[in-house]
Amino acid sequence: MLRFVGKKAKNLIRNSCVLQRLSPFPFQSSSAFLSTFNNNPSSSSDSNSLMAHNYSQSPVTLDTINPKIKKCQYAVRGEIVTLAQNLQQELLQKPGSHPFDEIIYCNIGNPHSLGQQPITFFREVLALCDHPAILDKSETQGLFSADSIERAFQILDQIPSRATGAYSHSQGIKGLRDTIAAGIEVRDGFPANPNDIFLTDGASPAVHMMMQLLISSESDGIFCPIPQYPLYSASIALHGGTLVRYYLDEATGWGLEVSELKNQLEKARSQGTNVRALVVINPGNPTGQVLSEENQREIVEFCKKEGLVLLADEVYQENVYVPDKQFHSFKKVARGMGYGEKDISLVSFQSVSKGYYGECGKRGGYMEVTGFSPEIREQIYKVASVNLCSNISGQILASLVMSPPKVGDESYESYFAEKDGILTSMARRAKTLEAALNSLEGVTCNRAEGAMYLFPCIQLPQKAIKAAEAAHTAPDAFYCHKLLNATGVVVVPGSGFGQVPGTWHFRCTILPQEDRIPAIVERLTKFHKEFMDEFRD
Ligand SMILES: Cc1ncc(COP(=O)(O)O)c(C=O)c1O
Repeated sequence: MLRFVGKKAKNLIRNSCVLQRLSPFPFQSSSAFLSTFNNNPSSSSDSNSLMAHNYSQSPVTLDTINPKIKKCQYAVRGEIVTLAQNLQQELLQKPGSHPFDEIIYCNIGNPHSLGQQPITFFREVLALCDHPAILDKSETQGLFSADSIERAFQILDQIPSRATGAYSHSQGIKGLRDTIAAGIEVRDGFPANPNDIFLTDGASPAVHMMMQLLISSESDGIFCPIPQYPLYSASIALHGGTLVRYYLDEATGWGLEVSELKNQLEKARSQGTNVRALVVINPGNPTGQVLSEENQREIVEFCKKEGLVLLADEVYQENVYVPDKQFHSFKKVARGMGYGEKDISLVSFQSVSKGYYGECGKRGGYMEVTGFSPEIREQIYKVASVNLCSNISGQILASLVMSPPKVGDESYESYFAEKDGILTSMARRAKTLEAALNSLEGVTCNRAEGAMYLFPCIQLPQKAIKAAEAAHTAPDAFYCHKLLNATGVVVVPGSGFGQVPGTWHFRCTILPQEDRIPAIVERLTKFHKEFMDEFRD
């Protein structure tokens, strides 16, 4: 089981000149780490060094590329996932070569990859829009619901030439933005303007666009929660800004304290950082908390007082699992406080990748941009237009998730059953995994009130921390790699999201299908016991 302390791994550690010591920067990891932990002698480091040799005369080297790219880290798809993919390959080539027969990817919020089924209504409309020739065929009536056929006709009527293969307006098709604005209005009880909506290929490009707008140099800071979803740290690094941390309080269920915001803002300003925006992820990733409305009001007030743009990541708005919490959009909260368009600059990000739909591969989403002057909006539009437009299926899907079937529509009952089945199952999975994690020695796990993850804290024994140091890696990464090698379960070390120094975590999704959960719990429990038996102080 302890393959990574084998002779080859030790030599790799000794010989590698790119190995870093445990970095004080919480998002950094060792670039030689993968090879250290990899079981496959022919993969990774050997072939990498060969490639480095062959390309030594290349006009592009690590020393000549944009340093911002080298600085950027994205742990969710980091080295541990590459290692998992290598193990999967090995299992295919040599069944029985590992103590498990499959890799279970709990590293990323990608529901369909773990067997979640798409919502029928959404897929019917997408299929019909993409192949309108079948709309008038008699067989179509038997295969598709009446409301999906009607919706496809409506959508196609909004698309010039009815062509889903054509570029659209750079903000997205106007009729779809009208539908989304109407959906926001139903959700919030306050009007939304279709001209404020920018349809994007998922929330990620929208976040990049805002970072590009706000960051001119290293002296521009973006306030981010720690732990955070590493899209933010990565995007800030790519655009050359400064990540200004505020810590969520694990002891109060990952609470967001305004006193912490004030302290950190003061500190950043005293160091000459011009803090431009506050990122809030609600429900939280990786932490799973759902903010109370009162807390949201304090945050709005703070942003207004301090002149910060509020970047509200609301992609998990449909993923709330506890009866005592409810999702409220920041726009609804701000408007409820009497703050209008001119009072606060607010961007809300939404995505088709999350919720009960989980259509990550369709790359759809939007940002609702409010409280910016027409000149700034024009600049945002210009940036959007450089990419021409987002993909049309993603645009259609974004309109559908904000305007699903309604009571009385032919699809409503089956749509509701599918949605409810997915969300109630996610809630059960979250509870089962949370209970299992809390039963492990030295592990505490806050409840997942929302989103798709658990983020347990592991009290690692000193002996394990020392062993991690000897392997030149962060202790939580050491734990996660051992877990992967022993069980095939892929989770992400907390150091990829940031954490209070000296604490160790990992992120595990709640997304494997329900019949897989008992096996995961069993593997995890067995592994953890063996790990503690080996390293207990
Ligand atoms: C908090 C958060 N924001 C944004 C995204 C990006 O999602 P996408 O680009 O797929 O819409 C994710 C993906 O996991 C996320 O967790």
